[in-house]
Order: sequence, then structure tokens, then C-alpha cells
Amino acid sequence: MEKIIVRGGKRLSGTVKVEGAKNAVLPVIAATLLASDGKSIIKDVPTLSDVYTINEVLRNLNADVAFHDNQVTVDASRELLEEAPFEYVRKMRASVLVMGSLLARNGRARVALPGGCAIGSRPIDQHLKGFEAMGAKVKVGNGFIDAEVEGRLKGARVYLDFPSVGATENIMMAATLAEGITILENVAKEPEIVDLANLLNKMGAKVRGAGTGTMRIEGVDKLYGTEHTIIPDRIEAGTFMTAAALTGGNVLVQGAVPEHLTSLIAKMEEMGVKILEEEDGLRVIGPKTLKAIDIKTMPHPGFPTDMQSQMMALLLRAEGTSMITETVFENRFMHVEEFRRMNANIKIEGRSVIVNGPTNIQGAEVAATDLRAAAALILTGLVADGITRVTELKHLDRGYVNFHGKLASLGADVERINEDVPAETKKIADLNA
Ligand SMILES: CC(=O)N[C@H]1[C@@H](OP(=O)(O)OP(=O)(O)OC[C@H]2O[C@@H](n3ccc(=O)[nH]c3=O)[C@H](O)[C@@H]2O)O[C@H](CO)[C@@H](O)[C@@H]1O
Ligand SMILES: C=C(OP(=O)(O)O)C(=O)O
Repeated sequence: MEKIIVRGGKRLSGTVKVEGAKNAVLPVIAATLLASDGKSIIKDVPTLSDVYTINEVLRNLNADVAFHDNQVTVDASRELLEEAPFEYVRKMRASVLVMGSLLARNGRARVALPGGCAIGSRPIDQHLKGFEAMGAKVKVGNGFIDAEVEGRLKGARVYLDFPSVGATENIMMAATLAEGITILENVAKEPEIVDLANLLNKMGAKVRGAGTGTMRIEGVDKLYGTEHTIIPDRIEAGTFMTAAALTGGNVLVQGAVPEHLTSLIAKMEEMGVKILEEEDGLRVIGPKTLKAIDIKTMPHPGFPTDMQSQMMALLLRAEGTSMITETVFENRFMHVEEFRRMNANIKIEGRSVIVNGPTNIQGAEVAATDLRAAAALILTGLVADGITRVTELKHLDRGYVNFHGKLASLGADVERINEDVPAETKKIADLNA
């Protein structure tokens, strides 16, 4: 079994560079299916397991996909197939993002119904409501969603009940090739939505209003391959910012975009963390003592749910009582039990968690429950007494490239090991290396 081993007590310092954003690259790669003419070249693509999964989904749909040197090249000019099977959707829910492109290009899409996951039930009713408003007939049965439209999708007015990131993206992609104008209301405003709109417009689409609550998309007849560079990952940046603050360190997070991180910067400053804008990123200087604060996760520009568990790690070390309220996912507190194993004084009350700090954190064996929890537990290990072992690293690999290596380059005592390899075999392998 693979584990990350952390020996606590080191102060982080130096520079760390963030990768391209996972949550931007997945919809962007799904959108390349819309180009019936020319190749799409996507740059600054992180080497994450989720990227390999979405690439496989596209190959399965008959697109040519190459991935090397952080660049994905997609040729989707051949006729596309229509099915994204459960084997991919189970690994990664974002596989459903091919649905909008497939419906728009093919008039048909068949995607395995995603199940619940460790952070909530995560239905996709808002995605389907958008497709139906555009004239698609949607059927759910035998574990699949089948959507079909006669002729082209038709522009429509769609109001989302909640500003869902995925629904906004899926409906945006579908609307680019629809006949007429689509008005999308109460949409998500995340930076990743703006990145997707920028890509679509470079492909020849007419998307206006991305980053605001209402979008207007005028359908066009055809879209073309283009070149696009993915925005930096604000959640990876935020994770390293938290690591610096937690260890009382001084770290330059290169590539962090302050405008993408306003809520996190505000909350960390409230805790007493010093954050300085530099030319190529954000410098984070951790204080001797951290102040307790309250946090409520919200859609962007509110505090991101994807930073909730890392901030919980930081609040364990704050003096006083903090409250974290999760409003985006109904079950994103699975990491609380793992923090308790590390001596945290923490309790769940409905959709909130009460943290009484500062905790004298103790190293323990803990299991990651989702990708952000994986990062948060490793961060907590950085300030624990003794050794922390974090398992279930498949979650970490969905969202972080070489996380332990980057922390080690900042001075952390952290390594990744595979305990299934018997010592003797390892010795022989080392001798032969
Ligand atoms: C690949 C990707 O970009 N993932 C991000 C995306 O996920 P994702 O796109 O799945 O998140 P959504 O914004 O869609 O989900 C937010 C909430 O809306 C609910 N909902 C969503 C769609 C729907 O049709 N019906 C419905 O009820 C969900 O169950 C959840 O409670 O945004 C989340 C919220 O910022 C982030 O945590 C994820 O990291
Ligand atoms: C929840 C996340 O991702 P996904 O939507 O891909 O599960 C995340 O990135 O924290």
C-alpha cells in the first residue's frame, strides 16, 4: 500500500510553482470535442490521474488524444461515438462533462449515471434540465443517461436553481452549437468558467458574460481547433498557502493569481497570516500564533469548498473556537474523524464544524477520504508531534502533482513509500537501478 510519511516540525521556506488547474482542464478537454475541424492544443496541463481519465473518455469517443510535456493535443474531427461508460464516470464524475459537447455535435449522448461520492450525493438534474430546455429528450435507465435531439439543439432561457459549476459548463458547451441564443441565468462565476468561455470563443463560439451571473451564448454552425493555456490552479495554490501559514513559514507560491483567491486571502489575513503580492505570485508568511475565525463555503466568489479541509487543518492550530459551515456539499466532513485521530478537539453540528484550538496535534495513521482531505491530512502532519502516515493516495493523485516532492523542496520531512514491496525485493531493485 502506498503511503505518505510525514515527520512534523519543519518550517517551510522557498518557492513552489503551481500547475494548471484541474478544474479548468477537465471541461476544456471535454470542450475540444466540439471542434469538428482542426486540432486543439492545450498547454500547462497537469499530469493528474483525472487528466488521464478524461483523455481516455475522449479516446473512447473516437477522438485522437496525445499527452506529453504538459500538453494535450486533441483531434476530434472524425465522427464521434456517443458513450461514456461507467468505468470512467466511476473514477471521475467530471466525465459527465462530455455530455454537452456530444449532444451539440452528435445529437446524441449516452453517459453512465454518476453515483454519490464521499462528499455528497451530487445529482446532475440541473445539467439535464438545461439540455431538455434546449430540446433534448433525456431518459434515465439501466444506470445510463440517454439524451437525444432531433436536428440541432435550440437556444433557450435556462435558470439554474443553484450556480452549479458542472451544469454551467455542460450547458455552455451544448449552447455553443445550438440554433439561436441561449440565456443562462444564476450561473457559476468561478475562474474556471471564464477559462472555458475563453477557450470556446477562441474556437469560434460566441459566449458573453462568463464570470457574471448571466451568460448569453449565440449558437454558431461549427467550431474549430485552437491553442489554449490553462489558468493556474487556485486550489493547489491555496493548499500551499495554507502549508506555509501552518508551519510559520515563508513561501512564495508562484503562479497564484490574487484575483482568484480573494476570499482565501481575506480569511487567512483575518487569522493573522501575512500575504504579499509579488510579481509572479503570492508570498505567505505564517505568524507565531493564529487567530480563530468562522468560515462559510459558498459558490465563487465566496469561500471555496475545495479549500475547506485545508483551512480546517489551519484552524486546528488557531487560538480559540472556530466554526466552519459547509453550504455547497452536504457531506464534506469525512476528514473530521481522521483529524480526531490526530488529537483534534472538533465536533460536527449539522452542516457546521466547531474547532477548539490550538490543538497539540499528534502523528497517527490516517486515511484520505477525498482529494482535498488527502492534502489537508498531509499538511496537518507537518505540525504534528511524531510521524503521520496518510493512506488512500489515489485521491491525492486526482488533484495534486508530486505533492510530497513539492513539500520536500520547501524543507518538509515527507516521503512517499510503497509498503507492499518486500524489503529484499526493494534492495535488489535498488542494486539494479
Ligand atoms: C471538476 C470540477 O470542476 N469540480 C468542482 C465542481 O464540481 P461540480 O461541478 O460537481 O459541483 P457543482 O457546482 O455542480 O455542485 C455544487 C452543489 O450543487 C449540487 N448540484 C449540482 C448539479 C446539479 O445538477 N444538481 C445539484 O444539486 C451538488 O450536489 C452540490 O451540492 O465544483 C465544485 C463546487 O465548487 C467543486 O467542489 C469541484 O471541485
Ligand atoms: C471535489 C473536487 O473535485 P471533483 O468535482 O472532480 O470530485 C475537488 O477538486 O476538490
